[in-house]
Amino acid sequence: MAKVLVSDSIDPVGVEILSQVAQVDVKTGLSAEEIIQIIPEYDALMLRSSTRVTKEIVEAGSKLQIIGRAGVGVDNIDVPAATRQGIIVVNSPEGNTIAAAEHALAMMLSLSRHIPDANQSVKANKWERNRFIGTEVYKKNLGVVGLGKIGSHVAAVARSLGMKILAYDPFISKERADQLGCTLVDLELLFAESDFITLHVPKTAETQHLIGRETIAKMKPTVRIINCSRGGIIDELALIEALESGRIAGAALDVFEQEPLGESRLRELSNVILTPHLGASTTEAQVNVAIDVAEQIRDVLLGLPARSAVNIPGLTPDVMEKLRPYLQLAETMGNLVSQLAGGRCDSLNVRLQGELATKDSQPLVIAAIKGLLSQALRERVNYVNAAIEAKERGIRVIETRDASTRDYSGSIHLEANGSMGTHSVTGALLSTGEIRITDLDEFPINVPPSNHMLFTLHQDMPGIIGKIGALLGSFNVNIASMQVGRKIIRGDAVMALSLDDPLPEGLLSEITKVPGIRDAYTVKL
Ligand SMILES: NC(=O)C1=CN([C@@H]2O[C@H](COP(=O)(O)OP(=O)(O)OC[C@H]3O[C@@H](n4cnc5c(N)ncnc54)[C@H](O)[C@@H]3O)[C@@H](O)[C@H]2O)C=CC1
Ligand SMILES: O=C(O)C(=O)COP(=O)(O)O
Repeated sequence: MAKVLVSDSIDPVGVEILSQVAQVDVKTGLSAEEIIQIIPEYDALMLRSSTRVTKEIVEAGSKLQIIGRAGVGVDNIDVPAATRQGIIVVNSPEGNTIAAAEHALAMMLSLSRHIPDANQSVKANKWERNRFIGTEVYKKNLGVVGLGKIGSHVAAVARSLGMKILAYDPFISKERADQLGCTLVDLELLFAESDFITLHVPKTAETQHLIGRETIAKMKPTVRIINCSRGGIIDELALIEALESGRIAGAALDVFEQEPLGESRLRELSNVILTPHLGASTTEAQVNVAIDVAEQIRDVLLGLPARSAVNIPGLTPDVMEKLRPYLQLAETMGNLVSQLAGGRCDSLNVRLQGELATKDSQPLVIAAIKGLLSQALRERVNYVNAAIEAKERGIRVIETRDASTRDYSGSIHLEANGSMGTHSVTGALLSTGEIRITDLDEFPINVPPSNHMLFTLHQDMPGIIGKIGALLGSFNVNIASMQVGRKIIRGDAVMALSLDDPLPEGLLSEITKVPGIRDAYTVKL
């Protein structure tokens, strides 16, 4: 039975789902060393933001198939290391959107009305009505940095509070911003005009210290900053200085450069509200993310695709349904062309034809690469690491799409250049779903792939087919099917034979000695 390690606390519903297919061990609070010790036993790892999945943990996880983040941000996982090792990383892109957005809004209103301090004051038997004069958010400018799922929901609610929304997100169109009732602006303007600024971007090299000394200098002295996205997007030291000097009015932070927050001057500041990374901590969100991620882990352990993988192309069920039969075709063609071209391929041209000439068909390119590398890497190559393995081996992959078709609604043409020269194959599917090799080195043929195959390039002349048949017969090799393809009479031709038995040692060189045979290849599919 498969084993799953759950290393952060998740809703029990997640454990229930995982238990359908695996032994589940919930062990929270482990150190990196402890995880490295036990991870080799596990097929899957499920976590939230407390576990840091380092390269060392990934590399120790020799059986790991999937790492599931029960939440959005995967910045605590070394995704490139997982990808290199062929481990799928999944998250729950929407399960905690509302929770995080509501937390940011709660932070904004708490800041503007001094709720936490006022609460403390009353509990300390005081009645300080004059100390806690607030500001209204009505008609104020809210700067939303990152207009994705959480940012959009924050914007929608804030608009209903009567706020004007200035949004910055270089990946969002003006049309989308208009739809959301937001004014898309550049960062300079957002910093200069906002009364409140709320951050909803992922942590990347570009967003690291997006708010720092220089950017704070551009803000209004009355600005209040809310960060419920990731620690490190704000330079904490610069923020502390600005708060201490009164350069800005306040800040509300749910996330920190170091978590848990260690010793920090932030704790001493009165114009700051701090929460311990609670954005996703609602009952509803925790149920959502636990179900979402546990189901994906369960599916992957059962050999099914994951719906929210961050390191393989995302596919809607509709697209997946259409592509599924073609994935095997692409992989078989990749495997075939790699054996014809020989080892050390330096380029692979993938042409997706007919109904496959759409942008959704990217997984077929990955499948073709997986097939190409399968001879060299065997089960080490999968859909996750195929592209990166090809890149690291210096294989240039060129994709083209051609919507025109000849005989089949969709076909895949591959051309590879390797140590045995440049070779090409085309494959298509019959209406029954069976694979046909329809083209070999530009010669038309029509053969099903089989375990043992023999291909020849020869001169089209009387008697040559009989000679090959006789030679195979003399070595007791049974021919299952045979096809000849040629472009012109008595010109060059190819022969494709499906064999019931592997070619015995030495037979291939005998075949190449037959007069008229220019080249011969054996292939195992
Ligand atoms: N505090 C908490 O407990 C939680 C925090 N989060 C964090 O909130 C953040 C946002 O999450 P979602 O809205 O779900 O993600 P999302 O992917 O839907 O939205 C992120 C947006 O940021 C934009 N973006 C990327 N780089 C940018 C840049 N350099 N400048 C401006 N915009 C940029 C993207 O175009 C996208 O629209 C993530 O960092 C996530 O980890 C999410 C859930 C809970
Ligand atoms: O989903 C996210 O990105 C979060 O930050 C939530 O973190 P958590 O799962 O509550 O540790």
